[in-house]
Amino acid sequence: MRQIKVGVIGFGTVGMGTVKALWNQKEEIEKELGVGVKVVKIVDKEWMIGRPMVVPPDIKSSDPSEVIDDPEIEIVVEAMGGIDPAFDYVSQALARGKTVITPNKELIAKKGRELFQLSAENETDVYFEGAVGGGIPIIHTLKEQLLGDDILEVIGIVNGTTNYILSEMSLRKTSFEKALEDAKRKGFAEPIPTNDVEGYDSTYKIAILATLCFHGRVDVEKVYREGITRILTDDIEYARELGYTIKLLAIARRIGEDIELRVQPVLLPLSHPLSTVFGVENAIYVRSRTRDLTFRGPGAGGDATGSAMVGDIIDAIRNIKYEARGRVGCTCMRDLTVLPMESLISQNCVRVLALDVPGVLGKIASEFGNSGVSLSAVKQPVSTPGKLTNIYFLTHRIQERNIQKAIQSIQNLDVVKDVYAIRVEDGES
Ligand SMILES: NC(=O)c1ccc[n+]([C@@H]2O[C@H](COP(=O)([O-])OP(=O)(O)OC[C@H]3O[C@@H](n4cnc5c(N)ncnc54)[C@H](O)[C@@H]3O)[C@@H](O)[C@H]2O)c1
Ligand SMILES: N[C@@H](CCO)C(=O)O
Ligand code: NA
Repeated sequence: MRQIKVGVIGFGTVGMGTVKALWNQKEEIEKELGVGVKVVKIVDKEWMIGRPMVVPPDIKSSDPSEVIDDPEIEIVVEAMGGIDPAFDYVSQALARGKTVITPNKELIAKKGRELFQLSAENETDVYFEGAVGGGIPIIHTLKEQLLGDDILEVIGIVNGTTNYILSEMSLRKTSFEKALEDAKRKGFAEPIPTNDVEGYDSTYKIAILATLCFHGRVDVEKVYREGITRILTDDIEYARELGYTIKLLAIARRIGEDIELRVQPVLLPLSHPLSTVFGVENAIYVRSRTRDLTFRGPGAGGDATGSAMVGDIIDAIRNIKYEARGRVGCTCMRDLTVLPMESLISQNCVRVLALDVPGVLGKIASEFGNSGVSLSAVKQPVSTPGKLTNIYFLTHRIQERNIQKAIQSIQNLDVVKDVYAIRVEDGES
């Protein structure tokens, strides 16, 4: 039986999950494909750190060239994360005609163009099912099954760490810091967790989804981004009173030939299907001219992502076996223009931290009015005369540029310490 050799670079949460899933499924895969599959080298730069997995010493290495330059290794798993040196390693592997499997959304979002060009030139493939929605088979679905569909929008909860944090804050009143610590311990968080909580990870994922859904490249720098670090448990409480929950959504919506593209915490109606996605679970909602689809499942973690990576390995083995490498190339044909945020229209929930003194509400309300923003509700959860207190204002639907103008002028009031706005997501722009 022919043996396909696999090399792994990066043996952390996902690297281990992938090798574990491959070893677990090895017999089944070999029986199914009629091809042997063997992990022959695992490279990591920090073997000193203990791992919950035993690896034969002869396949351990700290030298990536033992994978990249080994002509017998046909499939390279890159699971180290980041751009530098992952981009170089992946480029070198592709240049040598190897198939690359990676869960690295930053790499695909920022360097996809170069990598797909390189894989096309070398008639090989780059697979990245683990990069979006962890264990949810969304990439394969969009690239193959939905390729012919006319997709209008894709909305996702695509970061497990932030969804876990918001869920813990909402369901158990856990503090932000404690929930983040839990997410790190469980292996959901990125090597640099700022990438999760400040929304960067979601921008990479929505750039990838938009590229696949709208068949055009998206410049990841153009994705509007807000993280969840300013959300308070009180915000979630007030949102619930109004019939909403707070979720970090990644949204890509086609408007004419252009797209709306943003990552931000939003007030989402409790009746919306994504409002009941809790913890590390992710969900991706796709609306096309012919159908509405929701994909839901574990968005992070070694086991779920490892399984997705093994799905890619199986596809890669088939391509190699039937000499069909290069089969799943890039599906983007043009560059997409991203609309400026100022033109978007929505309701907003604005939290104002102000001194609780006579006339404060009037002063703030006038500034909303002066900026052309009309209000639909006001709430002051605790009243502590003379002290700083949070007051919530719910606006009617209005253009983003008016909201920004109102925020600016409210911020300038001497009784105001801080202003923060959360958009209401109602499915319209
Ligand atoms: N953790 C998840 O649930 C998850 C899910 C989907 C995708 N991802 C992506 O998977 C990738 C890896 O994430 P992770 O959570 O497994 O991270 P991790 O920190 O657990 O593992 C990364 C491993 O790579 C090693 N490494 C880093 N730089 C290296 C280098 N230059 N040479 C050799 N080894 C190196 C580290 O020592 C570490 O063992 C990232 O791109 C991440 O975005 C993670
Ligand atoms: N850190 C990421 C891993 C999965 O891509 C998350 O929390 O969703
Ligand atoms: Na996936």
